Amino acid sequence: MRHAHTVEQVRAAEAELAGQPLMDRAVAGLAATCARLLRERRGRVYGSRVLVLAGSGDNGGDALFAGAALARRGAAVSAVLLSPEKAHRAALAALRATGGQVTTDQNVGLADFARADLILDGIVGIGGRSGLRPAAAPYATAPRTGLLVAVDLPSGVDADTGEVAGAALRADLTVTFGTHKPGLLIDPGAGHAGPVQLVPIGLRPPAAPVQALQHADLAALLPRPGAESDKYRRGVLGVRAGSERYPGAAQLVVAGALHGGAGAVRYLGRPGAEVVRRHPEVLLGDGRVQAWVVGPGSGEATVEALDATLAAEVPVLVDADGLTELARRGPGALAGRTAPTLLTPHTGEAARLLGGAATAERCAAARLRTARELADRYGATVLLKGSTTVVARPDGTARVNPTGTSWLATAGSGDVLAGLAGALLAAGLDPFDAASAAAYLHGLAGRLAAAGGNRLPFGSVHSTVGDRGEAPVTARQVAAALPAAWRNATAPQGGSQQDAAGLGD
Ligand SMILES: NC(=O)C1=CN([C@@H]2O[C@H](COP(=O)(O)OP(=O)(O)OC[C@H]3O[C@@H](n4cnc5c(N)ncnc54)[C@H](OP(=O)(O)O)[C@@H]3O)[C@@H](O)[C@H]2O)[C@@H](O)CC1
Ligand SMILES: Nc1ncnc2c1ncn2[C@@H]1O[C@H](COP(=O)(O)OP(=O)(O)O)[C@@H](O)[C@H]1O
Ligand SMILES: [K+]
Repeated sequence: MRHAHTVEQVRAAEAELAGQPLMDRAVAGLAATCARLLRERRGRVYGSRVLVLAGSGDNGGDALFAGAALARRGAAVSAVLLSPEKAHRAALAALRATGGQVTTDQNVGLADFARADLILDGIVGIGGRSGLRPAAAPYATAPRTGLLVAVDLPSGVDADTGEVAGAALRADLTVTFGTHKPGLLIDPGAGHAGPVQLVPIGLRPPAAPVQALQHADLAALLPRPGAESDKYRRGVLGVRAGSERYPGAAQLVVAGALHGGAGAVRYLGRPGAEVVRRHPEVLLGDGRVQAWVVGPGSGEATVEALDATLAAEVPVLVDADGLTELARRGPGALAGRTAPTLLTPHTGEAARLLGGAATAERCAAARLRTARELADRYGATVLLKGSTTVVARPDGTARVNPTGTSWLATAGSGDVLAGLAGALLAAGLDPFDAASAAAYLHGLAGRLAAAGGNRLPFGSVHSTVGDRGEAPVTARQVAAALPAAWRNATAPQGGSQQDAAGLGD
């Protein structure tokens, strides 16, 4: 499991330990990574051009100390100070002692920025507030040819949420200290961070409010039939989705559920005959189920379907048309529920559920806040879909999904996710686990489908754009790739597969 902590938690954990040794460990890890990158890019550190962007605090101090370490190995290091009167004195002295050049002229800084082999972004770290200041803003868009390494986090990204007010630096790699920060894992911040490397410095923070599953966590969560299992014990999922107008949604929910491990799927809806023609495994008509999926493409049948499922004393996943109807009814509609409810909105549906001034764009810009607010208001677990999928519980704990590809932004792929998450609910997983496991598996299936027979490329799994070597996928292909994703995640050699998928730490 990856754990991400808030700035407040990091500060408290830091206060329990002495300061300088922490900074020394941080700087050693940062300098080692920069040296490795320079060797990979230029063959050696000696003679490389390195630029340090240094702000007013310890983040700038880390960057300047790392610059000094690289200068001692023969790199030509220069630093531009963004708050000259407040720059970290000891670190600045260390850089000067190695012969490093220091400037306060932003025009010189921008010229160095354009030609450096490696840039260290030490403008601001966890002390940052409300976006980049004017002196730093040009570096967010200035042209460069070298690699940019963010120190602790990309300047301009909110550490606790991933929100970006205005501009932020865009890194090729982020070296973060002690623990992950939520903002490194959630878009738009995650998109600015690139792959994240964690340097342990001995912090002992409390339980993490934000987590990200990894392969081993998924393998532990996914249900496996035992010797005594039968289809009922594995979980029967009831599906009220699809309509005469949208028969495809029913097919895709059912495909997600069947490939996602449901013991059986019971379908209640108009296009029943068509569903059975495509999926002969499906049962039709009333009967016992362990969970419901309601809403995808349910069109004119939505009101009746929502009434029936919300009255049931089993977990219910509400998606798509079901969410639009729920938004009309408001949070009170879930007040009488005796079993858990899982809501799976995209940002447009989230805005509808929140009402007021909420828009899809605002929800996308503040994913963690949106998922938490919805979970709190509706007293339900919420899976907010999109470039970073966030799952939140009413108590505010959250999981962010590290798998996926933007090729998943294709009609019907959300229906497949609903069926898959429903199957995991029916198997007995609690909604938080069912939702986060489903998002992970769905993202992995999307990547496997997009990669075709190719090995998944190494690198960030967090894709706001499809990786090179990936091709478009259809929702049906995503459903069909679920068993391969399941095998990939649970195979004994999961670790190496994980590396191949770029899912490691
Ligand atoms: N925690 C740990 O365990 C360890 C932490 N370590 C490192 O320390 C870093 C945190 O250092 P920090 O506390 O000095 O804060 P930091 O981010 O450098 O900001 C400083 C000042 O910047 C200013 N400022 C504010 N907003 C701004 C903006 N938008 N744009 C520009 N400037 C802005 C504001 O000062 P102001 O100008 O308002 O007076 C603020 O006080 C952390 O990220 C990590 O790198 C490691 O060394 C090892 C262990
Ligand atoms: N930019 C993106 N990057 C990664 N995944 C995405 C992106 N956009 C959408 N997705 C995923 O694709 C799926 C789309 O679901 P949804 O919006 O409900 O579409 P539909 O209703 O057509 O099925 C979700 O799982 C979502 O997380
Ligand atoms: K930074």
